[in-house]
Amino acid sequence: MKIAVVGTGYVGLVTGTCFAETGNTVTCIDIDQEKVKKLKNGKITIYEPGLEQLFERNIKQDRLFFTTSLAEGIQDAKVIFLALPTPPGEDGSADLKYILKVADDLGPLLSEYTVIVDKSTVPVGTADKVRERISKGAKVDFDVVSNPEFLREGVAVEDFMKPERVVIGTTSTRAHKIMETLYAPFVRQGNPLVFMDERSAELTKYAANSFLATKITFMNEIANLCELLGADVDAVRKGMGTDSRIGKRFLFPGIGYGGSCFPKDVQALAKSAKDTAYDFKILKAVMDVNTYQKTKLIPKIKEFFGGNLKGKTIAMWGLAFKPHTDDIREAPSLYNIEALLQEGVNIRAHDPEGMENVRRIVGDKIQYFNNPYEAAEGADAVFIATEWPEFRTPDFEKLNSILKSKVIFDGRNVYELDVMKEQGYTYFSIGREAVNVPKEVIHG
Ligand SMILES: NC(=O)c1ccc[n+]([C@@H]2O[C@H](COP(=O)([O-])OP(=O)(O)OC[C@H]3O[C@@H](n4cnc5c(N)ncnc54)[C@H](O)[C@@H]3O)[C@@H](O)[C@H]2O)c1
Ligand SMILES: O=c1ccn([C@@H]2O[C@H](COP(=O)(O)OP(=O)(O)O[C@H]3O[C@H](CO)[C@@H](O)[C@H](O)[C@H]3O)[C@@H](O)[C@H]2O)c(=O)[nH]1
Repeated sequence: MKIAVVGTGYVGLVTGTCFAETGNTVTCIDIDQEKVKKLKNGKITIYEPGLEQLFERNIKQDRLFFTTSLAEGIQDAKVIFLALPTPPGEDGSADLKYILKVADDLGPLLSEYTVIVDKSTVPVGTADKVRERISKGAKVDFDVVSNPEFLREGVAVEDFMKPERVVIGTTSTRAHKIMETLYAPFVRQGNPLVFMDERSAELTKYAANSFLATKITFMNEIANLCELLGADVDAVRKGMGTDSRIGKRFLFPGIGYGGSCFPKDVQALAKSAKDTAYDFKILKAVMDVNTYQKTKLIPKIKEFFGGNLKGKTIAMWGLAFKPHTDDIREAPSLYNIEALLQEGVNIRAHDPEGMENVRRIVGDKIQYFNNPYEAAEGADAVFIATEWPEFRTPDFEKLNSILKSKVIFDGRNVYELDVMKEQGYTYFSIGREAVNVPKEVIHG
């Protein structure tokens, strides 16, 4: 099938490449000329494990194309995906200006029946709005379908190729058939296509993200309570997670959820609720707790260093909002960098993929190093903001010899407490006993 994808960011590039991989001819469209130039030259624009190989293969086999021209890109396309940004507006609602602009442009360009698919995360009623905008300029039949995307960054290709489910919102039998054909290769792997109406599909996406953000936040509050009650959140997590009604996943406490989706989607759902005069109390609590959680280690760091951090040096291990991505949108690291800089701390940072993106925002207010040991050179403490696998088993001998003092503040519970005890580190983590804390700190 010939398809077009409008918006070639994280979702658009993965969507386009994976549909090409299943035999479709795909043209990805983006207004960012630099991005398209790079992609046309066979250079991938995001870091996503496994994507580059598929990207190169499908370009070579003439199934994957890139353009900045909407008119050229959608030519002969039976299905047009909209994978455009929906950033939060000032009031927290999803800003639909990118989607609606493309909808306006698309109408006059359609030359035969086409399915237009909202892949972006959009509020309930957006399919109706897109339909209305397109119909103003269209002279042919078309359908607007809601097909929210559930991929996670860092495992996006795997999630797309083997989705647990694909949600498709449409009341048109014609569009239903086309979407069924397009997703058939993915269904063959045993995963269901869940058909529903457009509004329910739109809400499903927000409900899923908000539920997962709530699950994480609930565990963050349990972790905070563990610290006060002398319990261990790892044990509690295992005890809870073995109940299949609860499940083991997304129970990991830390310095809050970040990324381009959870923060904005929880906010947008809360705003949608407010607009209907529904007081969605849980969501408000989730946002409040997450704000607190992101910098919850800062007071501990301050207390450890006797109340004054001016002139201290902290090695920050991890900047990306999660491992295996270069994405730093809403990364808890950024909030901690800001708080530490305000306290007069020198920050020496390392992240395997996220440094360039952070440099674009933070510039030379912090220093960047190519490996975790260089970052730790002469530091008073290590702060772990992202649980990259390479931080899990460091060469402690090497680390001991370069750190000024053996102190780790771990926002992602990377180490076993026993290992820290054995290695003689003062170790603060989330929801677990603080290890080897000098008496004068405990007693203030
Ligand atoms: N990132 C994720 O993991 C993820 C997962 C599921 C759903 N989503 C949702 O998918 C949507 C896209 O997210 P993303 O992370 O891919 O965003 P992104 O910012 O990475 O990519 C969006 C792209 O759209 C392009 N664009 C903007 N206006 C355009 C126009 N008029 N014509 C063509 N291209 C245009 C931008 O240049 C950019 O390259 C959002 O609604 C997001 O909530 C994201
Ligand atoms: O147990 C956990 C799991 C995750 N996180 C944090 O939660 C955030 C989001 O993680 P994750 O969900 O893995 O990454 P995303 O790529 O943001 O994916 C989410 O957001 C996407 C965009 O909407 C959806 O498509 C995905 O289904 C949804 O998982 C990150 O900061 C993680 O550190 C935790 O703190 N504890």
